Amino acid sequence: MTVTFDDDPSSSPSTTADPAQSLFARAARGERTSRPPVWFMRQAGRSLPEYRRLREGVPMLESCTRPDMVTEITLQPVRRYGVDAAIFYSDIVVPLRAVGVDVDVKPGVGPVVAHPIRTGADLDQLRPLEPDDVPYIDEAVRALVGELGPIPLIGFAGAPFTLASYLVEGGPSKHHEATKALMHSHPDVWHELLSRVAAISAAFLDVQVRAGASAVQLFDSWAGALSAADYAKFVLPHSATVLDSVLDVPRIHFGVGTSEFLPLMASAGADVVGVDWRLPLDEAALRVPGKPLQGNLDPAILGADRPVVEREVDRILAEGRRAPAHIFNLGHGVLPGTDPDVLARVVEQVQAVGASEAAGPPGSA
Ligand SMILES: Cc1c2[nH]c(c1CCC(=O)O)Cc1[nH]c(c(CCC(=O)O)c1C)Cc1[nH]c(c(CCC(=O)O)c1C)Cc1[nH]c(c(C)c1CCC(=O)O)C2
Repeated sequence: MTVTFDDDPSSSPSTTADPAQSLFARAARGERTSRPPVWFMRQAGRSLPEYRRLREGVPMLESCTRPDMVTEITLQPVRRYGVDAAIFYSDIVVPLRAVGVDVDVKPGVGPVVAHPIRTGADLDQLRPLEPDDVPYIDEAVRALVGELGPIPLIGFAGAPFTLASYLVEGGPSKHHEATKALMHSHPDVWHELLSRVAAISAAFLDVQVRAGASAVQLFDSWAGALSAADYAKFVLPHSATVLDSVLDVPRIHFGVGTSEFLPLMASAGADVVGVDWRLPLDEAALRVPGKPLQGNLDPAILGADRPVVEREVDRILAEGRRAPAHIFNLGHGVLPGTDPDVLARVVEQVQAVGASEAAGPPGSA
């Protein structure tokens, strides 16, 4: 089986056959590259008609256990956009389900947990994850690494806080009140919960890295609900456990609404700090000096008029130059209603940077 790409993969995403030497991997290691590599969180998924067609009649979490589907869905945005990295198609709750947690992903809602964890006894739902629990992950990553050739595959896991929030609340939550109540009223149960979830996420990443993923991203999507002090005390040590466990590949640590404690996110053991759209990258570069940054186009702005999107991309490219290295991305995931052609134009605009610089000094920087 071979994949055909709309764009020549040897010219756009990388110039070498080794994904560890790709533009993305070099930027993730902190090298200044001729242009920022570009990929998008949630680049696979409902914004793509080819995804919706393939997923018809197959529940989300079932699709994640079918290596043929995982491979195809992961490759779809790579083919369509010529992005510089693929992100593994799965979900943060896949390893929870694999250890027996009764969790499902409800369309339009998100993860829903049948028996929320509120007491020490509820922790019995969380046993360690063994590689044999997720043979389909190993198989899909290996297939993808073969198909992708020089293009790096990013593996991922949910960070302990974000996963714990779903487990404690029983589903998506605006205010995370049950989570915060548990954290503060029963810190012993909280820390045991986060240790168990951290071990599960670490094991999930380990399967992906051993199967050939070139980098990993830890998603702490809801950490922005916390104060810096609570993050430092109740969450950071557990996220650090996950990041410290990763063998020899760059680690991206991403949160939403975490600008106020970006240095803590960096200190948890990230090689690259993901930044949402609230904080300009030049300001982020001052907050986490020396760290490569990833981000940070507001996904909602992709719906604005074309000149607005172009101006925003230029602004982010310029601000990203203040970091030692910049990986262009959105500030959070692609929204389901996003027009794929808009994303295609963003990729073109970012990938044109190197070309115009090679031809002469940039006019707009
Ligand atoms: C919080 C979170 C989840 N899952 C994830 C996060 C962290 C990233 C973030 O903050 O966006 C991570 C995730 N989920 C998915 C990916 C795939 C890779 C990619 O980024 O392209 C990744 C990296 C596929 C998915 N995960 C999900 C979909 C949509 C499923 C569908 O087709 O209905 C996809 C493609 C489902 C899901 N799973 C989750 C949510 C909130 C949802 C959306 C629910 C909805 O609005 O329908 C939990």
